[in-house]
Amino acid sequence: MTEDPADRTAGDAAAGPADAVTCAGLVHTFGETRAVDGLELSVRPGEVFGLLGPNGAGKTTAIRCITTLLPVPAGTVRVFGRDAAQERMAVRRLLGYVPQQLSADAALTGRENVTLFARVFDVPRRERAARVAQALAAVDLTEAADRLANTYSGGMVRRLELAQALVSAPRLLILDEPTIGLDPIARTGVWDHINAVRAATGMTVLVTTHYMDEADQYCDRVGLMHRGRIRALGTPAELRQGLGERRRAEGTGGDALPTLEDVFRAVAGSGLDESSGDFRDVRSTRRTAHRVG
Ligand SMILES: Nc1ncnc2c1ncn2[C@@H]1O[C@H](COP(=O)(O)OP(=O)(O)OP(=O)(O)O)[C@@H](O)[C@H]1O
Repeated sequence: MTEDPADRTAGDAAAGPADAVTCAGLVHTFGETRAVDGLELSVRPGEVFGLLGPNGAGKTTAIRCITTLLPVPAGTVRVFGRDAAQERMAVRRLLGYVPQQLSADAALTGRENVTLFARVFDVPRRERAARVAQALAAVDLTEAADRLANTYSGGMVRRLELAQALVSAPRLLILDEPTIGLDPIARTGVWDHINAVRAATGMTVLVTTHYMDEADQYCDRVGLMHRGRIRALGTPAELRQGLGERRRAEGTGGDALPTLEDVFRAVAGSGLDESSGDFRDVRSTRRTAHRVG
């Protein structure tokens, strides 16, 4: 990990149209704020890719460009080779998206919520009931399917949102902070269900998270994002070992293997504290508390 991260990500982004997601030179600004600033990103088919970073790094903005919910003012975004700016509907049909904000209706049952998504995503009418039941079963909500969502726990709401995203059988599942605000058992439950569906279908997963331990455990590769760009990329083990080797060479590290958070701090340097950011995400935790309340 001693090479310039920008070179490395640029090289990977050039990997080709077979990628599940390719962002090349993606820029998105809000007024003076360059939320995404020349993002180079390549997600390979079938992998779980974690986009990590502190508040304001640009993760949600990048994801919203990939899902076509925000325009792509500069650069290109492709999903399985389809251009997000030119072929929005084709891209939307390929993906399932679980946003940070609540996407389930508390006044409907679990089954009604998932059925609504099945209709929106044009699941054929005669397959709909079976596909809804299958999606609910995949996240272990069969028994609770006919209860109102406002009786669900936070973990169940998250699993319901997962079922909503899965009912269209997407090739790419995008999750924005899927486990924020959940207790450790509920977090594990959400990941177990994501992994089970992925193993059964081979779908690609792109996830943002503040939880470095989760990224370490569940992501095949991670991109550490800071100020609108990927600053380091690799498997969690590669990133940790790379920093460990650098520290040993410099004589600055002890024997302990660095954590992913250590890697991030090494990559982002002093700019991390100055820009807001820590990984303990107060704002997002509050947002989630509102979501399920
Ligand atoms: N709709 C908006 N209007 C103005 N500025 C915005 C808007 N959305 C995001 N920003 C700004 O763009 C930058 C990137 O925000 P973004 O939400 O993409 O970051 P993030 O990495 O997802 O952070 P968080 O973890 O807090 O969600 C921040 O400075 C944010 O304040």
